[in-house]
Amino acid sequence: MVERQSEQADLFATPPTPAPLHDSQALLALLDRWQSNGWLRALDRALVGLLLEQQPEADPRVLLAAALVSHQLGHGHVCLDLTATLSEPDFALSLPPDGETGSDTLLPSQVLGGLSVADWRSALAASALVDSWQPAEGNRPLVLVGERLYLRRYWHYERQVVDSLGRRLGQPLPQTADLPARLQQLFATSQQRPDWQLLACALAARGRFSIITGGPGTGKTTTVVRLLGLLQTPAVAVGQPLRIRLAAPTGKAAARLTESIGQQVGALALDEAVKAAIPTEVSTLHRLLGSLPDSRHFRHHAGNPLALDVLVVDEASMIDLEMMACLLTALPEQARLILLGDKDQLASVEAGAVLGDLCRRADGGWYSAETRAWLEQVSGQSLAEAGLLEGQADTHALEQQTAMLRHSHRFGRDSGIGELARAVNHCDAEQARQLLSRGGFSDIRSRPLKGPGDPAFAALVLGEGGLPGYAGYLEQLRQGRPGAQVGGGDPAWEQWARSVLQAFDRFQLLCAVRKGDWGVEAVNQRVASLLCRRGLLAGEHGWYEGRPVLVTRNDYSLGLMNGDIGIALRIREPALNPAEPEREALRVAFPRNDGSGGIRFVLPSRLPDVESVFAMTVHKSQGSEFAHAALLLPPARNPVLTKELVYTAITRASAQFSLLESREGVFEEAVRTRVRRISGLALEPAGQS
Ligand SMILES: Nc1ncnc2c1ncn2[C@@H]1O[C@H](COP(=O)(O)OP(=O)(O)OP(=O)(O)O)[C@@H](O)[C@H]1O
Repeated sequence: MVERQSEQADLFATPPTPAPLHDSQALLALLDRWQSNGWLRALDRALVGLLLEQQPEADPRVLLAAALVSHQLGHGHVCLDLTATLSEPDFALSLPPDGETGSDTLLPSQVLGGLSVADWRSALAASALVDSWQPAEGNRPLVLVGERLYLRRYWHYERQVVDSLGRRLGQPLPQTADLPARLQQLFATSQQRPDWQLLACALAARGRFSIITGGPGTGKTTTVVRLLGLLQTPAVAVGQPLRIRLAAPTGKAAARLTESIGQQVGALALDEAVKAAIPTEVSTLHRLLGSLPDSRHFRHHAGNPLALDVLVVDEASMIDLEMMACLLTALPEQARLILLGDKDQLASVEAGAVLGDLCRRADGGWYSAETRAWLEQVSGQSLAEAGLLEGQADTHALEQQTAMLRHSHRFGRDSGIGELARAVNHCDAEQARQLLSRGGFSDIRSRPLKGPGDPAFAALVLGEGGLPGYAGYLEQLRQGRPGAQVGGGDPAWEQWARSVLQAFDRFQLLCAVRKGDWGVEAVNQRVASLLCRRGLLAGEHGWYEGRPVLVTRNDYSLGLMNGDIGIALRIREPALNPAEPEREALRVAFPRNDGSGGIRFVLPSRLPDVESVFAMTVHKSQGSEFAHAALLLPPARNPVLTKELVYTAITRASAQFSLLESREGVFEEAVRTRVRRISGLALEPAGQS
């Protein structure tokens, strides 16, 4: 009986608080284990070491929070949200990562289980490592704002963005009386009512900052080209053309925009002199700002601002917080900044979801009565039936300069891709499933996969039933190869390489995660083995002809950008001296990405930062488009499986989309989950943000 009582007493006793929250050494041991498991980065662990050196008596709860802020940055979150972390620790921290099932290591939920938000907050506020009061005046490494903990650098970036955009929004530009007439001229053939492209131009013309957001094919490029015509016409007339620059976050996105902007400028109904003053070349943001080797600083900054009057940045959903802060710092106060992008796409891999945060309320419009009246007056169109919500100029300052394009000119109601993208964007999993399973559209389909060896996977990868697959580019590689009589240096080699790269662009497998059976790493290997077994590739390890690779780090000496795709090809090269015969060598062919259509051939040994790209993550695919995109969803629940991820994958497809499901229900779960990027970016009246 006595024994039973003591057993019961034990059952009801408060469990002891896990040691890592009491003892720094125990915490360090735990962090070391997490690091060796691959749960934390060396960087996250090193930060704790540095803080302990600075403050040997530091509270372990503060040190753990610091490691987690750093860990969250690696997952795209600008800060650590204490409440979100404590309410579902393992999920909020994505630990164990990528669907691993755990190990004998303590899980975050076990470590944080007994901690309350109030206690954690108090420990942080009391720490000499944390500024929680007037952080702008302090210099401690961590900053606590409400329940959000930041590394100081990221808190500073966020303030820079909020302050800079706030200043720009506070300086509307005077408008000329002929604006309505000039808008009418540019949109003479307009059919839509209201025409959001026209309204977007009007809003952007009146401010130093504006956002034009819209889904695929809603006419963002078309709109911005007309806007540039609108701005440049009076400037050219007085002999002072505006200095306009166009940029995009990646080389691939820049190349796509260079191509489409070139076509659209030619079609503008404006004077040749105005058209000639609209640039068509798009550079990457890194190039625009002037990257410095081995540094996160740029040549252009507040002390050496960019020499321009108008800057347009496309694919703005891919801009991370640090880049946005650097861009705004380098932008002259008088210059106009126009961001273009699809707010519903995934954010950049780096920390911050700037466009998504800035467009949080774009669907509702939220124009003030003055903005609305002004828009109706300059456009001659009524907004009464547009279903907009009414905002206030001061509480919705950003919304007064934001336009959302609402009509897709590429994907109409008869397009399965368009309908599926819309359903997914609305988190409507049932509708999305119906669209996929009803078979009413020939451009979308889903395939259940029983396991890694499922023949349905192999069939899709090769290219079943007339759908583009990887067999296509390999066939082009074999059949288009210049004959034995074609000498090294002959343009035929470049033409062939271009055609192989174009054929490769017709299909892409997209993965949600990197690890596991359905992650990028395993799928890349599986596809290489499959193509090798079928005799389509001569190898599957190391360098072999036909290997497609993705550049994973900018290399300025080679002119290659993170995200560029090349293919290893055996080409004939001119002999180094005339006495020697020409030789064949394996080179990696990359498009020049400057609109010229040129190819550069690079020695494989000069490419340390590349990986095979039979599969790529959805994140990496942003800014690219493929005739056929296939999304592979892994079975395990994972915070990266969100509707934004699925939407981004679907909208990479220009003609065909396939969904590959490794578990029933995983698609629905993803579509019902919204991305959570933790940040404090909000342009609210002073004092609220
Ligand atoms: N007002 C319009 N009327 C008719 N066609 C249009 C209109 N606006 C755009 N288009 C056409 O729709 C297509 C997509 O336009 P555009 O490339 O400008 O869209 P986008 O939003 O930039 O697309 P992306 O998804 O590639 O970013 C183009 O073929 C373009 O010519």
